[in-house]
Amino acid sequence: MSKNKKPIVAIVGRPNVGKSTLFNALAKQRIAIVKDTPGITRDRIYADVTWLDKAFTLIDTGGIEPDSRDIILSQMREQAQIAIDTADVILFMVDVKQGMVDADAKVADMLRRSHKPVILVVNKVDNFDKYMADTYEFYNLGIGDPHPISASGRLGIGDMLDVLVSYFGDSESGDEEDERTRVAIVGKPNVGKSSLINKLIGENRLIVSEIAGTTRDAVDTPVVYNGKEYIFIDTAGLRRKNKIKEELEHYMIVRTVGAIERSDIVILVIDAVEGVTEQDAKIAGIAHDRGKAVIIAVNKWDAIEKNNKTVNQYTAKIREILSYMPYAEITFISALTGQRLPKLYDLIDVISENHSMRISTGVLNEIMSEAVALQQPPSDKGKRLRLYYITQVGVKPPTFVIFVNDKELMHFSYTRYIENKVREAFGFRGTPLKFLIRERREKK
Ligand SMILES: Nc1nc2c(ncn2[C@@H]2O[C@H](COP(=O)(O)OP(=O)(O)OP(=O)(O)O)[C@@H](O)[C@H]2O)c(=O)[nH]1
Ligand SMILES: Nc1nc2c(ncn2[C@@H]2O[C@H](COP(=O)(O)OP(=O)(O)OP(=O)(O)O)[C@@H](O)[C@H]2O)c(=O)[nH]1
Repeated sequence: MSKNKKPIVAIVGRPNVGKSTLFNALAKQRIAIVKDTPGITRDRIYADVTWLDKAFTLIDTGGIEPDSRDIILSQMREQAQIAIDTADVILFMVDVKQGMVDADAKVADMLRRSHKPVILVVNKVDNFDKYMADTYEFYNLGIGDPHPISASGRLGIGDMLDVLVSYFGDSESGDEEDERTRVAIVGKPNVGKSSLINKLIGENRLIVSEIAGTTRDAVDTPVVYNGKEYIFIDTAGLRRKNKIKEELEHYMIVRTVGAIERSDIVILVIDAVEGVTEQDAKIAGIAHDRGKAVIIAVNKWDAIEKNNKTVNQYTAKIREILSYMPYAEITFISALTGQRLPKLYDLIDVISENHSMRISTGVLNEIMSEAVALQQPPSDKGKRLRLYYITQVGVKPPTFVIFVNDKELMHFSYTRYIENKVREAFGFRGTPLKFLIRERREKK
């Protein structure tokens, strides 16, 4: 697992074993609520979870309607493959009431061969005294100890999570900080992701065997360009035969979440011929949620008729539809002709710097005082908002804490105003900024 990246945990299991129930129980402990992303239908496909100070991203790999046995098995295999490709740890869920079935054994084989850490979760153990003995048959799956839980009764979940987080490894452990910029290339099928990545990689591909041999990393390509190292994370090739639209969409999102999670910068590829679609907006919403820096690459620019207004028209349309990410850089490219691709590397560098830029507390407070002097903070029922102090507490994305007298008075619009002032002063092109508001008693 690469350093500083949040681990990904996937739940796999037959229909009806209780995956969604567990997912919902864990997602309740959501802490990091990032700004809401309006206009996005929220699939409950992924969620932030924290347990004992350890944060991870939970992915539900599928809720597919069962038709016949064969279909269930083949779908489970696909689910499991997605989990193997994207997750750091897999929760394999079975149902004690149903007992061990054939499909469980087959999927267990597949998971075992992947050499990924797998935790065998036996659900619906609603009464530990009564049903514990029934969990032992799952030893036959050959993937280790069964961990009994009741997802709906909230039993055993804490113990299971203790085991889960023990697989994450110590993020403080001595491996070297990875300085390479990690760039995820995402977008819906057929927009030109493979074409783009092939062109970007070109002769710059770095032949190394140093990248760990997990399946997941097979799609991570290290590249040297102008003496700098980058890692491109690929999500192309998701078109599948005989897939219904919803399934495809689900897989696309799961894989996209996985790639985005492991990246610093996201290049969202949009098809100029089609314009911005709902699917594009969904993917953009994921990048925004995860606090990643974003470049919107409008591809196939060679294929449309243009005049001197076209760029502005496209830009306006993108800004309108993706209004929650005004910080995103927009560039018009052609993976076919190579138009503006060298510039894309420059853009990645600039944005990567902004994404991890730190501003000193003194300078930030100067900017904030000026902003407050220019536009009086709001008041309510005779009480006026006071802003005491601002400081940067993190990077990737840059994260600031503003201390105020009363949180209720700090309206979204005033936070936005301060954000704009910070951006006027320092740019921060391409990266979202996060503002946390804390209350503090006036000190005198
Ligand atoms: N008795 C019992 N029932 C449970 C438990 N957890 C979930 N269930 C029930 O099992 C059924 C299936 O739960 P879901 O969470 O929808 O299962 P799923 O695995 O997400 O199902 P798919 O969406 O079909 O893949 C529901 O009726 C739940 O109420 C449990 O711990 N004990
Ligand atoms: N005119 C034009 N066609 C392009 C460009 N980039 C890609 N294409 C074409 O668009 C089609 C899809 O390109 P791919 O690179 O396979 O797209 P993808 O996003 O990787 O597709 P998936 O594998 O389905 O995710 C191919 O026929 C490409 O030749 C471009 O810049 N201009």
